[in-house]
Amino acid sequence: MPPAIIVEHVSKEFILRHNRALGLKTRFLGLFHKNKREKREHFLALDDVSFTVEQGEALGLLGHNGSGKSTLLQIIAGILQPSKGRVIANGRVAPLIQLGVGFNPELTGYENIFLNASLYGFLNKDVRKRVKDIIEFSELEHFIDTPLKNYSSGMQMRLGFAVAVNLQPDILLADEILAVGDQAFQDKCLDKIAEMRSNGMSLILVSHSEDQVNKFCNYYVRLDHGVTIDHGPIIKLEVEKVEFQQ
Ligand SMILES: Nc1ncnc2c1ncn2[C@@H]1O[C@H](COP(=O)(O)OP(=O)(O)OP(=O)(O)O)[C@@H](O)[C@H]1O
Repeated sequence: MPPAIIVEHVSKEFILRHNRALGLKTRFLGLFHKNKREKREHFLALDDVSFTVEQGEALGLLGHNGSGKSTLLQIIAGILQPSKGRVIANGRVAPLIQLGVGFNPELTGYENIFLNASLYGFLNKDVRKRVKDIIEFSELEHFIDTPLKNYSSGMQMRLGFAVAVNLQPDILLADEILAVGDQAFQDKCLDKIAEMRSNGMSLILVSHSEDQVNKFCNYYVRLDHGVTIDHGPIIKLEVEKVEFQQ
């Protein structure tokens, strides 16, 4: 079986624009000399990152703020293009990346289910078969005909998660997914991810919680300033039950 995801020598360069605060006089002159104070800097957010996720495996992406985790996940999801290198995905990828990505705020929750699923490559007839399960999982029955712009961030997260997991993806990309939402829904999501993992789904999980990565993942990659500084298997320690004698 081919690997689920191959990340080959991926680099990503952004152009940072620095705009200095302008004084009144300069601001006035600036009307005639636009962008005179803008400085551009090339910034390497990812530098030659490579790894493979085998079918049914789960990889945890770790690293400090700004180390490049979300950028890498967006490249794997096809939302961003790498500046160098390439990503190969074998199977249907469901990205749970940022709130609102893949949704239209003007459309209702119901309409957004179809929009979002079409981005994952599902046909409307396939989605119709699953739409009841999606709505039920999201627990948003009463709001499903309301425009998404009136949803709270937690409600949007529920809908995004419900679509992604009920379409049975081969590979789930999850970026700090559980940062929003109440405890009961978070637990339901974690149970669902565990169930999907036991059914062979591959996973790339970005998390600041080492516990979460230890629980769900077999391997980890740690990034620092866009470079892989550490990687390896996650050894699950079986904690023996200790009986205390009174
Ligand atoms: N569109 C962009 N334009 C310019 N710089 C960007 C862009 N997106 C990300 N960056 C920069 O790339 C670096 C990596 O950002 P990224 O969001 O991937 O980090 P992260 O590891 O996911 O951080 P966090 O843990 O805070 O979510 C940061 O320095 C960020 O400022």
